[in-house]
Amino acid sequence: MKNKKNRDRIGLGYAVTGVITSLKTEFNMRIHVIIMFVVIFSGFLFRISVFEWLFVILAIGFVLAFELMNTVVELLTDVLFKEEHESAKNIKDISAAAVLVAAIFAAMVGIIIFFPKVIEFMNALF
Ligand SMILES: Nc1ncnc2c1ncn2[C@@H]1O[C@H](COP(=O)(O)OP(=O)(O)OP(=O)(O)O)[C@@H](O)[C@H]1O
Repeated sequence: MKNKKNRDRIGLGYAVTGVITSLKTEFNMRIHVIIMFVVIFSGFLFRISVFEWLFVILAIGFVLAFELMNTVVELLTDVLFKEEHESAKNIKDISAAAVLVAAIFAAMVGIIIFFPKVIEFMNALF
């Protein structure tokens, strides 16, 4: 369903629009982005290594990408199932579970990297 006007825009523009739409409509996406900024700030504050940055970036990327896909699944489910339906429930619940798995992985990465540094910082302080 492309027209002349649409062809003038590059794919990246649509992707950015998708991110903005998801930020506007999804509360969880806004939370993930806030956490992302806090983690990136902490990464600079605690001067984490390049190796640690790789894990942090991977974890952030996984969570944001899964959240975006979860939003797509929710939108499609709402279009496909106008009424209450067992399948709609399962689709949404399993899609949300995928985000949860990514978030748990990210939390574990965060704890493994930052927890010892926070303890060290506290010990130096008191
Ligand atoms: N059509 C449906 N039929 C049966 N259960 C549904 C249906 N739509 C949603 N649900 C259930 O309600 C839960 C919440 O759905 P709801 O649409 O309110 O939020 P969501 O779109 O899944 O998530 P978000 O909070 O990100 O908007 C789903 O996880 C699912 O268990």
